[in-house]
Amino acid sequence: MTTIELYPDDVHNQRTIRQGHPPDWVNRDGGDYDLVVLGGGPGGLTAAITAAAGGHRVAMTEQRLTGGTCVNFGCTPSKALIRCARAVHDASRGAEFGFRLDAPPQTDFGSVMDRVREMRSLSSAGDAVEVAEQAGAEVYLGHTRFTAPNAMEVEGRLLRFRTAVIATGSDPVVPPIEGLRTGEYLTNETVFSLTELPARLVVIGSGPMGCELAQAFRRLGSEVDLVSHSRTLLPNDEQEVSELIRRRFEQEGLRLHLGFKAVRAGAGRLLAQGTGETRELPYDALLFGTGRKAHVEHLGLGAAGVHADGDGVEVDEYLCTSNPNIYAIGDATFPQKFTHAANATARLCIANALDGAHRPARELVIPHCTYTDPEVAEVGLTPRRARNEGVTIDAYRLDLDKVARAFIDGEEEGFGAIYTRSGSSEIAGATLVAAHAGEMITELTLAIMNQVPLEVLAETVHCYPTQAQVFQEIALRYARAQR
Ligand SMILES: Cc1cc2nc3c(=O)[nH]c(=O)nc-3n(C[C@H](O)[C@H](O)[C@H](O)COP(=O)(O)OP(=O)(O)OC[C@H]3O[C@@H](n4cnc5c(N)ncnc54)[C@H](O)[C@@H]3O)c2cc1C
Ligand SMILES: NC(=O)c1ccc[n+]([C@@H]2O[C@H](COP(=O)([O-])OP(=O)(O)OC[C@H]3O[C@@H](n4cnc5c(N)ncnc54)[C@H](O)[C@@H]3O)[C@@H](O)[C@H]2O)c1
Repeated sequence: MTTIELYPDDVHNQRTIRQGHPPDWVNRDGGDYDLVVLGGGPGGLTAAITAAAGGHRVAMTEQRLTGGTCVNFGCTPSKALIRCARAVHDASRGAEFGFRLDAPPQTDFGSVMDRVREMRSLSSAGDAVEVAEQAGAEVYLGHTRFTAPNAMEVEGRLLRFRTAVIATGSDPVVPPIEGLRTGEYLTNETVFSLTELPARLVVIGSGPMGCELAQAFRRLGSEVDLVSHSRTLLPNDEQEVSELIRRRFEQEGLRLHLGFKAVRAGAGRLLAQGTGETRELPYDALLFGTGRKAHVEHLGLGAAGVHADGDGVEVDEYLCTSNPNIYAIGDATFPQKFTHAANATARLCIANALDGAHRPARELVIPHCTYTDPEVAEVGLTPRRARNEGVTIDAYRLDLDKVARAFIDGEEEGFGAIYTRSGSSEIAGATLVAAHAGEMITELTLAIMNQVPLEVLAETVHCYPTQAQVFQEIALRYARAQR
C-alpha cells in the first residue's frame, strides 16, 4: 500500500495521516456497488456520503489523503497561515487602538507553522476515512483507474459499478521556466511544510493563491516580490477591486511586478521580463501560484469511454460524461475551482445520477471569496461577467467608510456593490470588499437564488451596528430614489 509522508514528522502531521490514510488500512476485497466515487476530496466525500445516506451501496477511493487539496494543501492551511499573519498585523496597529508595544511584534515562524499543522489535523478529522465509513461509504485507499466502462481497479481490487463519479480534483500548474529544477521551488503542495520563514520570497502569480500567500508572508516578516504576467492583482475580479488591493499591498510593503513574466530561475535569482524591461529578483524561496489543471491523467479514462481535454473531464449540463453511467464533479471538470463548488456539484450530481433530478449545473449560484485583507467576495452577475455576456446592468454601490461598524472597527477600506439587470430591481450579482466579506456574501447569494428585489432587502431588518448593513443601506438608498 502507498505510504503517505508529510514533513515535518510531528504529532499533528502524524494525526493528519492517521485520519486521512491510516497506515494499517486494509482494503476490502472489492465487489459490486451502486456507486463508486473516484477521489476523496471535498467533492468525492460529499458525493459518497450523500449517496450512502440515500441507502445506496457506495465505495469511495482515495490514493493520498481524504479531504483532498482543500484540507491538506489548500483552504485549511492557507487560512490558518493567514489568521496568524492577521494577528501579527493587528498587533502592529496598536497606536490606532490605544496600546503600545516596546518593539514591533516578532514572528515565531516555527510556532506559526505548528499551529497551521494543528489546524490542518483538526480540520482533517471531519474528512477522515473513518467519517466516510461511519456514514456508510466503503473506503478503498490506493491509486485507482478505470478498467472498463463499468469497472475500476484499486490496488488489485476490482470495483464494479452501476454509476461512478470522477472527483479527482486538480494539480498545480508550474509554467516552463528556463533553469527551474524540481525541488527548488514551492507550490501549494510544499509551502505548508516550511519550518523557517524565507527572508526573501518571490511569489509568481497574482490570482487568489498568489495574493493570499504573498500578503500573509509579508505580514509574517518576509520581504515579498510578487511577479505576474497579469497587469492587475486578482485579474478575474473587478478592476476597482484589483486597484484597492494593490494600494493595500503597496502600503504593506509588498513589491509588485505586474505585467512581468517569469522567464529564468535558479541559484536564488528570478528573471522577470516586462515590456521593454527585465528585472532580476533575488530569493530564498520561490512560490508558484500560477493556476491549476484538472487531474485527468492515469485514470484509464479511455477504458471507460470518458472524454477529457485540457479543461478537464468533459461533461454535459447535468455533469454526465460521455459514458452515461459516469459523472464528474469539482475541480476535475468545473471551471470554478472552489471547495463549495465541489460540494455543490457533488450534491447536484448525486441528485441527477441516482434520483433522476435532471437539474442543470447552471442553476447553481456560486460565490467566491479571496481571503486577502480586506477580503474580496463576488457572486452572480458582475460588471465583468455582464460585459462578457453582452447584458447591461445597473450598479448600486456604497463605500464602507459610510457604514458605522466598519469605521468603528478600523475596517473601513472597501465597498459593497449590488447589481441588477438594467431597469429591474431584482438582485443579480454583488461585489464586496470588506474585512469579513466571505461571511457576508451569502446574504446576496440567497437573494439571487430566490429572485429577491432590492425593495425586500431594504425592508429586511439588519442588526445594528454590523458591516452587513452595507447591503441594506444600498437597498434603502435605491428605494428612496424610486419614491
Ligand atoms: C492554496 C489553495 C487555497 C485554496 N483556498 C480555497 C478557499 O479558501 N476556498 C475554496 O473554496 N477553495 C479553495 N481552494 C480550492 C479548493 O482546494 C479546491 O477547489 C477543492 O479542493 C476541490 O475539491 P475536489 O474534491 O474537486 O478535488 P481535490 O480536493 O483536489 O480532491 C481530489 C482527490 O482525488 C484524489 N485522486 C486523484 N486521482 C486519484 C486516483 N487516480 N485514485 C485515487 N484518488 C485520486 C486526490 O488524491 C485528491 O485527494 C484552494 C486551493 C489552493 C491550492
Ligand atoms: N480563496 C479561494 O477560494 C482560493 C484561494 C487560492 C486558490 N483558489 C483556487 O485555486 C485556483 C488556482 O489559483 P491560482 O491563484 O494559483 O491561479 P489563477 O489561475 O487564478 O492565477 C494564476 C496567476 O499566475 C500568473 N502567471 C501564470 N504563469 C506565469 C508566468 N510564467 N509568469 C508570471 N505570472 C504567471 C497569471 O497571470 C495569474 O495571475 C483558483 O482557480 C482558485 O479557484 C481559491
